[in-house]
Amino acid sequence: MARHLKLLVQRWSSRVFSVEVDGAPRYFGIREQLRGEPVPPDVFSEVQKQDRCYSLLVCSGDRVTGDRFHWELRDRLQRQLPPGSGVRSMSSFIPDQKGSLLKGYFLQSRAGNSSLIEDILTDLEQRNPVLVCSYSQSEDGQQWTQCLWYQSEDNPVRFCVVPSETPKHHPSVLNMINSDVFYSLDEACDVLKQCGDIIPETRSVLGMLPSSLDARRKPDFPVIVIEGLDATGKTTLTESLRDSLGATLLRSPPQCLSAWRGRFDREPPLIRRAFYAVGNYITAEQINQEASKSPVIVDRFWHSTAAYAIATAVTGPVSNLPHEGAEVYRWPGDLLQPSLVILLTLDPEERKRRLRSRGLMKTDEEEELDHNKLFRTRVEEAYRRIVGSACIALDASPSADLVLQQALLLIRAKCHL
Ligand SMILES: Nc1ncnc2c1ncn2[C@@H]1O[C@H](COP(=O)(O)OP(=O)(O)OP(=O)(O)O)[C@@H](O)[C@H]1O
Ligand SMILES: Nc1ccn([C@H]2C[C@H](O)[C@@H](COP(=O)(O)O)O2)c(=O)n1
Repeated sequence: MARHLKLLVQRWSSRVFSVEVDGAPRYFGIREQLRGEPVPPDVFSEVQKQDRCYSLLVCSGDRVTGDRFHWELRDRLQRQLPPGSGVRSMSSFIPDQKGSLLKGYFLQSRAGNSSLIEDILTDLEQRNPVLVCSYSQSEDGQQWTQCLWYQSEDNPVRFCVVPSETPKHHPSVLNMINSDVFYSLDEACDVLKQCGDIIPETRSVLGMLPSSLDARRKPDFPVIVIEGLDATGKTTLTESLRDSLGATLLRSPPQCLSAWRGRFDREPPLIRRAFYAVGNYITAEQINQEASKSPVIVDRFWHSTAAYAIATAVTGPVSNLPHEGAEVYRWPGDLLQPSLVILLTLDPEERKRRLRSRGLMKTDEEEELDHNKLFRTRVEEAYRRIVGSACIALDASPSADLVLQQALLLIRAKCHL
């Protein structure tokens, strides 16, 4: 057992465990001894008497390898495990301790499948940086215990599973900075450099970066960023603004990265977000060059990178987002600040209508929409919480021409154009 795993297990009993049920986290803790009446946490309330549960937590010392392994593990488990094993996202963390998050999966199996599952998990643990636990129910069905797998043969340590209070922060918030949201070019580049051997395309991406960047350089002409969810009318408005203002239109990620975007979209969040972060710095350099000649309109920039990353990392309602004023919402110190950021907002029904008329909406399932609704509200709220280059919301529901007129009014008022 690697040294870092031993160290991890030393503080095991101070950890809280979180399992995703219906898109929101449910929590439980562990105690060495049970005091008072046993109360099974609600994660276990639907588990049948003879069933067993297992958890796998990824604990690689190297975060790029760990994140890629975690990303592939879900597919692998779904392929290898017997049907009905119910693979759910799980994490474990020490409350309020930054960087303490471990990500993994929680499984539930019928009693008859246990030996097959245990063979698969044993093999997984022997070959990979993963820590496996099993959960079993007491005879009277009143109590669940957790057993750390790697110790179980010679020195089994059993913990009592107990309910836990909902923590102050969603667990993902603990590891968000420089994992989901990058605050400097160096941090994002470090991640991409570490991927050089596994994703050869990263060398081409890094090759697009200018040799020096100066975030403090003040552009001669205004730089206006247009933000918003898909189909809120960004393309329509940015093209009209370009024509009305005689401006240059740029986008992030920039055109020069489009050949590799699909490749990075298939990677886990750490690598994908690093790619988009680097894209913003390449766009910033293009802005610097163009804004010496004309106003510049930008279709998506850092607000999109941060808001989507934050809203994807947490699950459940808006209240699970990092609180207003939290560090994650600040603008990176080494990234050019636009003169104005306009956030297009749209009624969800109208947005759906526009998506349909564009032919991109393929499924209308109720469940999917529910899920999207929470995600949509999290992204919009994260957009609004960003400070340092705060956005101004603009209602995008009127006709395209009226939205253009409103945007021009805002630009003239704020940028003196
Ligand atoms: N103000 C408007 N009123 C009605 N329809 C509009 C308006 N603005 C845009 N549309 C239409 O809505 C659809 C989405 O618009 P557009 O492509 O500009 O959005 P977008 O925000 O750029 O989307 P994405 O981020 O997915 O590229 C298009 O079919 C467009 O013609
Ligand atoms: N600067 C950017 C631009 C885009 N993204 C991500 C966020 C979404 O996942 C997706 C939306 O882009 P679209 O489909 O509208 O082209 O791309 C980002 O992170 N940063």
